[in-house]
Amino acid sequence: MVLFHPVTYCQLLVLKPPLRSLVRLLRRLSVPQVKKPSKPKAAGDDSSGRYFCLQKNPSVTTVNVNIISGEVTRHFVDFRKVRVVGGAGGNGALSFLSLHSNEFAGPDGGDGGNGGHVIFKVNTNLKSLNHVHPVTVGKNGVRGSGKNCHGKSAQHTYIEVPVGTVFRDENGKVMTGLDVIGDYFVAARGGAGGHGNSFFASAENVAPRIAEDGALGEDRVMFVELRTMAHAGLIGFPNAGKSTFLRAISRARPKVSPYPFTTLNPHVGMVEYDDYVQVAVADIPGLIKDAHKNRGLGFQFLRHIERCLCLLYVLDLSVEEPWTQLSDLKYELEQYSPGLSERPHAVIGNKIDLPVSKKNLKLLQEQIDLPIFAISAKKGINITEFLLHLRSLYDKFNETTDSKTK
Ligand SMILES: Nc1nc2c(ncn2[C@@H]2O[C@H](COP(=O)(O)OP(=O)(O)OP(=O)(O)O)[C@@H](O)[C@H]2O)c(=O)[nH]1
Ligand SMILES: [Mg+2]
Repeated sequence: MVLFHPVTYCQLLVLKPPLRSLVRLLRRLSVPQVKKPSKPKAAGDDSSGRYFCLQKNPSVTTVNVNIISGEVTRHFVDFRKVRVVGGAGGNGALSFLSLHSNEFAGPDGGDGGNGGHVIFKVNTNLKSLNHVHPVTVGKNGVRGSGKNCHGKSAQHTYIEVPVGTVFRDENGKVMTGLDVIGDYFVAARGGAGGHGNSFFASAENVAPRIAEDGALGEDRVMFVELRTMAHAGLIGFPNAGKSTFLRAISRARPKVSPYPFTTLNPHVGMVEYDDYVQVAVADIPGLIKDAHKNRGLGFQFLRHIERCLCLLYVLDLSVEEPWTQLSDLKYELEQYSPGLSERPHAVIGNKIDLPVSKKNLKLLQEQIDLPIFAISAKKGINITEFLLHLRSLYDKFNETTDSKTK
């Protein structure tokens, strides 16, 4: 005896509206609810309504959206995974000439043209890898045709990149770097064009029925990386006053604000001395504890520090125990690349104009052995003294590199 007739889901659908709501209820109970993807976390916003959408994947452009004006600013990309494919060669033609007076005039299939290479080339006007597409395919060669017409070879495809671009293979091994104007790198070669059947004609085989297909181009995946090159890099916690300092010593104009992570990209300023020597100083986005584990703005900027010849640690003297900043910064650099923190360096104690800073400076001098340049980037105190020291660091570096090359 059947006590219970289970009502199937399909049957319920055709039932009256009140029952449909019962079905919805049943479905809600049985089917796990799929959460809508949450919005990307905002790393901060300011009074102007700016909203930062910081993306951890360094290959994606960081985008700032101003909610009030609706402006979208694309910032520079310094790392890309790209696939480059050379163009395929054109196929050779299989053709036989037939003339009015000579029906079997012989093979006349032309060769195919070569495929184009994909070439990276330096352009000094560029500063980022924004425009580099994830996949670039070279142009194909034109196929050969009858009457011994050879196909046209394809033109090469050029991708322009800034000076200081480094290429790594899939295993992270450096393949090459483009550091000088005029440098180029053939990343993927185009395939050779195939021979037409006239190429194979010989005394033994006067009517060859073979023609080659064009070869495929090289297909490679590689990492393109931009490393800011500067003589000195400003390294410090957010809000230490790095950007204010760069503004004070050069014509660079990085944004200054009283909130952390104002600087999202490195800025390079040139310090000019009376004898026309120029020293490049890079303002590198603020580091925080565990930056090497991709915290804060992540370790992508530690890469830029690697390409700075000397390091300028900028400490905020207005916060308690400023020496912990120095040890934390050195620790982060060491974790990223052992020995990096020991590059020629100087310690700058900023915000000396604030009353609490003088007390902290004394404590800092007791804690660390290194000479400390107590400055105020905002008020312009002791800047000249520091610039003289920077020049001596630069000269020392030049002397050692000169003696090594001799
Ligand atoms: N009193 C005083 N304030 C300063 C000095 N230098 C910088 N500031 C202030 O400190 C705040 C942060 O300055 P920034 O130059 O943006 O700091 P930053 O190190 O570049 O910060 P991030 O870009 O976030 O890493 C701003 O409000 C500056 O006006 C200084 O010498 N004295
Ligand atoms: Mg800054």
